[in-house]
Amino acid sequence: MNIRQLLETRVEQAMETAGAAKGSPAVIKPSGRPEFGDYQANGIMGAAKKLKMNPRQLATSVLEHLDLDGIAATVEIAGPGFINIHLSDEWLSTQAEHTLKDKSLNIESSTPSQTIVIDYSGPNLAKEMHVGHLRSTIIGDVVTRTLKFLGHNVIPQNHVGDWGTQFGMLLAHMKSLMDNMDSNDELSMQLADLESFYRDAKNRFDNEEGFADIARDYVVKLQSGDAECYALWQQFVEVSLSHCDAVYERLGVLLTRDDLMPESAYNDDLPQVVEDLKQAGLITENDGAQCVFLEEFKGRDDTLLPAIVQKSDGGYLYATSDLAALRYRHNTLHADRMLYFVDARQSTHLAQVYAISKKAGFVPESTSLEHMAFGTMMGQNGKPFATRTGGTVKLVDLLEEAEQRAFDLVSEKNPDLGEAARREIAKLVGVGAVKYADLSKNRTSDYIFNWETMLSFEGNTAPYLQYAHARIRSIFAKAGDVDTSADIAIKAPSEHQLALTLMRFSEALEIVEKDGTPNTLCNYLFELAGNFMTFYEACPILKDDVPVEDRSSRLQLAQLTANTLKTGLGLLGIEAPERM
Ligand SMILES: NC(=[NH2+])NCCC[C@H](N)C(=O)O
Repeated sequence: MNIRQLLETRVEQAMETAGAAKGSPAVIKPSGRPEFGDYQANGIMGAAKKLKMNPRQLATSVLEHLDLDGIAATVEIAGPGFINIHLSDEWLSTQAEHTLKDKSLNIESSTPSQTIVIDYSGPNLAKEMHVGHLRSTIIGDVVTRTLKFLGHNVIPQNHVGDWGTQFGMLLAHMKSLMDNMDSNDELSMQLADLESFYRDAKNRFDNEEGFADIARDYVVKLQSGDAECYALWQQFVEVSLSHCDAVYERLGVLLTRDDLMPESAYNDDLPQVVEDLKQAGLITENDGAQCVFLEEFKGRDDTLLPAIVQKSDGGYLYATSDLAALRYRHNTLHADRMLYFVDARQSTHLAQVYAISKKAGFVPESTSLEHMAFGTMMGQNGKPFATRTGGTVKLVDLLEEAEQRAFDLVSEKNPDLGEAARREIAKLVGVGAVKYADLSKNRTSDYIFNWETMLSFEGNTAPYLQYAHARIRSIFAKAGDVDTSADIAIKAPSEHQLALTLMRFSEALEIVEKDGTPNTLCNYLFELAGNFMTFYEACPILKDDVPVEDRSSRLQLAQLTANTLKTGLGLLGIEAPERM
């Protein structure tokens, strides 16, 4: 049980004994200011209202029954009926000691352990991976790592777009190039830059006489399983996937080929999906297309918004594969929760497929379907992030630049380190900075990409946290022999605050688990690093005049801080170098 949960249990017991309705929530929150204690219970007012009782009177009665012996130093009533709880130094010391010794960081596995499908990354293979997929990939990665860490059975699903009409155009272009080539190398060269390959194909599609017909013919052939066409498609997809692999590797995310569950995988199931929707009475034909109209989806003019599942030419759509995927994730993967890390602009699409899948009984009511939406990454000009000419920024180039900038920075800070070591550190700092800049923002809002702030050693950035960690490690490098079984004895307010924050790691993870918000973890780590800096200033460790017990105790707190920072950064998919 973390501290919040422990206080919640105790306060709720007391509330019940004091006469509050069973199940009245204690609403335990960390206090905003130290003078209000470490935590406050805000639930008394609500419970009193239900009882038609004076809240301060109820609070007084709750205090009489509240058993926090040995846990809290003082507990008091404040304002209209808040209860402020000041934890005792001794108790915090013991908690911190346990946490260090059992290496748990005070984290317990969540109960019950759930099966959680996480749909993230999902690039379209027809094109180069772009920044929108960066967001999905890294945010999804953090939530995957965190849920695994908390003991859930996590099943990543990389729903890549490898199917659809664009492939007709690409394959037609590819085939005609191959027919005019002497070797396969030339083709590989063309495919090395998927962005321009796509542009060339599109150009021919729009302008070249007869090309569009060939392209359409390829779509039909592909969908009917024509062997030659299929082989061509496979070759294209393989090249595109290897580009993704390179990006994943560079980003240091967990995704592998095993997590691929592309749109094409659902192809054979699509006719059945439409058939089952018909059986469920959900299909309406509209202009020859098979559509589902649901009451809750209305357009601007109040007309119902269709979800099209089959076009008039018989082709299936994005929504159809998503419905098939939902069913698969329930029937075969047995998901309790399905989390979709997908651009906010697809929220209507997802809301529609969620609603349809429940109405059609593809997924039971009890399965939680959650769109973890994210906003757009913007350039300095306030428009969606792009190259100067308005093109897509290749992720590989972006990461390359990050590394170079980090290298300059590390060299400036640490000129004595050998070049190889600086390169190594720059890699971790560069990619860490790009990831952290994104992860630390509230995922639902748009944000502006800015090299200077993300690579700064001050403020809520990856380099700051990595540096804080390296700095603690350097204390240990200088400290010599350390008594790893020493007692922790909290005395100073800054020690109290640091220990308290250390014990609150699991509270931050609890929120990531529920809401899929990596920024909660970022903010927590930032606060922790800040608390450490304050502590280190007020409570020196290595100075000569520090008594031995104080030195040992403080080293233990430093150790716990380093462990927590490293683990936290690890959950963010960011490495913490030993020195910087
Ligand atoms: N199940 C899903 N629809 N996942 C999201 C896939 C993202 C899609 N390929 C895109 O680039 O927009």
